[in-house]
Amino acid sequence: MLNVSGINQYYGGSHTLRDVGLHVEKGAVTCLLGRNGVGKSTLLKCLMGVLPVKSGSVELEGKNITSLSPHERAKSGMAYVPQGREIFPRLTVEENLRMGLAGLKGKDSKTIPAEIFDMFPVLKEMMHRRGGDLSGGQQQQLAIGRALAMRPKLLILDEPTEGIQPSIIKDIERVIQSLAKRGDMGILLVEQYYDFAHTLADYYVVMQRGEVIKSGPGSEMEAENVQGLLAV
Ligand SMILES: Nc1ncnc2c1ncn2[C@@H]1O[C@H](COP(=O)(O)OP(=O)(O)OP(=O)(O)O)[C@@H](O)[C@H]1O
Repeated sequence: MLNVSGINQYYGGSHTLRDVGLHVEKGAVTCLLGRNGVGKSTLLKCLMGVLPVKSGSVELEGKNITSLSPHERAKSGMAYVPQGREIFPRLTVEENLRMGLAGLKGKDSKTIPAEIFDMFPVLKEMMHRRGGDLSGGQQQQLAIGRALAMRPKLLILDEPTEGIQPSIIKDIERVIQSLAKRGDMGILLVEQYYDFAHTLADYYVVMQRGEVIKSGPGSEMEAENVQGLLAV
């Protein structure tokens, strides 16, 4: 459902992404792995249109969206949970979730989907607390909840386990699994934590120095020694 091909991106004179391509299927998790600084977050920003690309194309469900603004991409069904979460600390949990409804129309724009509270019950308990008062793990759940409020076709997550306690990592793992199983959404997950990626990946993609060097089904990650490619 997402087809990315030939992406080249530069920060000034530095060639950060080199002919990067990947696919994300509906009802599946694609995990993008790689050491620090190989260009994973940069690629996600290019996919969302936050950063311009020099060349290459991004297609969502057969439609070329390479020239769309971030806002238009979000409206087309792409939701992005950035690294570091970026929730609104001074707004309440409810207000943060309502931000996810902003681009929707009609009834959908008024109601936070109940399933978000089924997935993350803590958000219901903390509905009227300020986002900034939540723990890091709760903020991550809020950021994912806000992205899901958009009822996306494609969910893009940048290192959702970073700096988060193990019990919440398990909750997030279960949620991602159940979203993939539902079958109506594609999930692109950038992750450094190998075990989490290995558990979730239907497909994996490994980047090194701005290039894709390996990809395949998640079931082959072990045989292909993907973990070894990530070790510093
Ligand atoms: N705004 C920027 N201006 C210039 N260079 C940048 C900028 N952002 C990132 N870079 C550089 O681009 C390269 C890729 O960074 P990027 O953040 O995409 O890597 P990453 O794989 O996501 O790593 P991490 O896991 O640390 O976020 C790095 O060398 C980084 O220093």
